[in-house]
Amino acid sequence: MILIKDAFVNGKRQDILIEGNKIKKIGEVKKEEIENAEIIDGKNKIAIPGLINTHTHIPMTLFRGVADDLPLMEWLNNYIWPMEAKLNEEIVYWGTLLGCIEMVRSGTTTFNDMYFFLEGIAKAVDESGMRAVLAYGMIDLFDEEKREKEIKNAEKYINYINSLNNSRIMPALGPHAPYTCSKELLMEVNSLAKKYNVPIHIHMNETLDEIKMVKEKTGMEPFVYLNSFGFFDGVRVITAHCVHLTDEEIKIMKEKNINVSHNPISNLKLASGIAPIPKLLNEGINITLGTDGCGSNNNLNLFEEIKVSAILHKGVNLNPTVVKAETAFNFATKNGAKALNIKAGEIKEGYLADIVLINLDKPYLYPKENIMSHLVYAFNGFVDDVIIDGNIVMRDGKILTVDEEKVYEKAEEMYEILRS
Ligand SMILES: C[C@H]1O[C@@H](n2cnc3c(N)ncnc32)[C@H](O)[C@@H]1O
Ligand SMILES: [Zn+2]
Repeated sequence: MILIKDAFVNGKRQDILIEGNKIKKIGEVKKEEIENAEIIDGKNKIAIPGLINTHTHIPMTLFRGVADDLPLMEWLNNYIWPMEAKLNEEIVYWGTLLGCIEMVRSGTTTFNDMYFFLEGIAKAVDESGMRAVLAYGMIDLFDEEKREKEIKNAEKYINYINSLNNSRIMPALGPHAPYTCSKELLMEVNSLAKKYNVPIHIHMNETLDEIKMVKEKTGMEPFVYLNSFGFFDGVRVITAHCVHLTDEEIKIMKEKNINVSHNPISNLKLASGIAPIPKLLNEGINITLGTDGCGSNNNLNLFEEIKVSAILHKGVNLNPTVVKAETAFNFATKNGAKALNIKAGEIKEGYLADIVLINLDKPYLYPKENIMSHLVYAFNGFVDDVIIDGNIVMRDGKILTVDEEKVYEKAEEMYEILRS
């Protein structure tokens, strides 16, 4: 049991009582209601829901700074994919631990990942105490033999993750993108998603190049093409990027209840473009936030995505009223929880106890009045305490679940292997 006393939460000072992995009570908690509880003095702290990063390739922390200032296809083909050929479970394990440290320190408690060697990722997630949805990144490059292998791997990983019986670690299907996956693979993914009742996580409409490729091959834009064979039917889908969309595609996204993972910083850094977020918001489409991998961001600080998503669209639309502070904050909390179908993203009784505490004694959080505004437009993302699934993962800036020094040392070692 954990009692957070007198924190600033949901607009006022109140207690938060945590029992097991859930929020038991918000309000005034009496002495008789608690038994051998760990008490956290929340007097000078803000309590917010843990942030939810809906698009990452978490082991790519080890690719940070490796290939900057390049367009996506050159970046992928000439740098990233050749380096990824050297990956193994151990490298992925340490890269994931580095990512978990970075996410916990910047207030992220859940992430939605698409990568490889998921045993290594899952082991690191379990040890770190984080919550994650993990998908094996499927790429068949339209080759039948590769397709069979990818489908076998995807099913293997769904069963592997389910066998862990860890409520913090959930499986998903991750067909990389319409320009790297055949129609047969995508159709198989839709049926596997229904068979295993797992979500689909896919890159969509990130660059004009890929849309041109898909259009040349199929005569249709990506969302129209996938919809033509029922890819979105009867499944929950999280589509990363969604930068270049026609009205017809937006109509499909609305009809099929697509969840968008908006990755503004990655889209800017790779010069992919700027997603039409205000337009998607007007259609009632669920917008969430992702960082993408550290090779194209280059960090995992979701507070930066919150701020950029709130100001970028004001600038490009010459309209300061679009994407208000609370809207942007909901991208990274409530909306992310909805997309991943987890009872989190808000501090409410009965919800998962994924809570972040931020000490107010920081110059950029004064005057202490306009907290929501500060969290979106002023805060730099360094949080103080993190509770995930009712466990204290970081306390007063000290991570309790991982040996940080060891991770930094191993990260350097793994990086040398990747670069050799
Ligand atoms: C899961 C696969 O996705 C690749 N990957 C990483 N970042 C991006 C991006 N912005 N767009 C497309 N693919 C990406 C990884 O490098 C891996 O090969
Ligand atoms: Zn990505």
